Amino acid sequence: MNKFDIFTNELLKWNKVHKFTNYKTPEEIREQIEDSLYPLEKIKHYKTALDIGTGAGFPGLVLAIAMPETKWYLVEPLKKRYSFLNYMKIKLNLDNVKIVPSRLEKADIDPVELITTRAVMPTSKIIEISRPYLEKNGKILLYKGSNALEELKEAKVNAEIISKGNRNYIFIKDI
Ligand SMILES: C[S@@+](CC[C@H](N)C(=O)[O-])C[C@H]1O[C@@H](n2cnc3c(N)ncnc32)[C@H](O)[C@@H]1O
Repeated sequence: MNKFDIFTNELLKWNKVHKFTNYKTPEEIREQIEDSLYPLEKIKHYKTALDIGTGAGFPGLVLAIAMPETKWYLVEPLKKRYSFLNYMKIKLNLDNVKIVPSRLEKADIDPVELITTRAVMPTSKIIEISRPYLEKNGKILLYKGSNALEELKEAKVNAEIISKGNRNYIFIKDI
């Protein structure tokens, strides 16, 4: 069984008991894994990365599995969720992963080259709280829905956008 299949099985099992995500079938989880991995080619060269609000593993844990050479910080304040992430780190031998059990604003992490996040907060807020944690030429990758353009305008930043259906993958630099 590959690591993504093990992750899927464990998430289904844990969620039956702890109910911390809406994804309840293998198909739904597979869709989230595919969504998480879609921008992989554009980011796989980064050596340090941080995911804000990883929840049940998307996109941070999935990307960390796919990028074993990259040091990943998965920042998640909710106990049920960070306990699951810690369990998966051990179960899958993810030596490149550190689970940070707090809100990003309170986290003690040195600046990284890449920050990712999906479904956590509006773009302008993400940019504001990311600043202290991003290296000078670092990038932010946002997984956004159809409101992406409006949010970018409000945040007044330039970005490269890759669209797939309703999903917009947004790459921001120079924040
Ligand atoms: C709607 S869930 C999304 C989870 C996952 N990223 C996904 O797309 O399935 C939002 C997550 O962000 C976390 N969160 C909210 N505010 C946060 C903050 N300031 N720093 C880090 N995580 C935060 C919550 O605990 C929650 O698990």
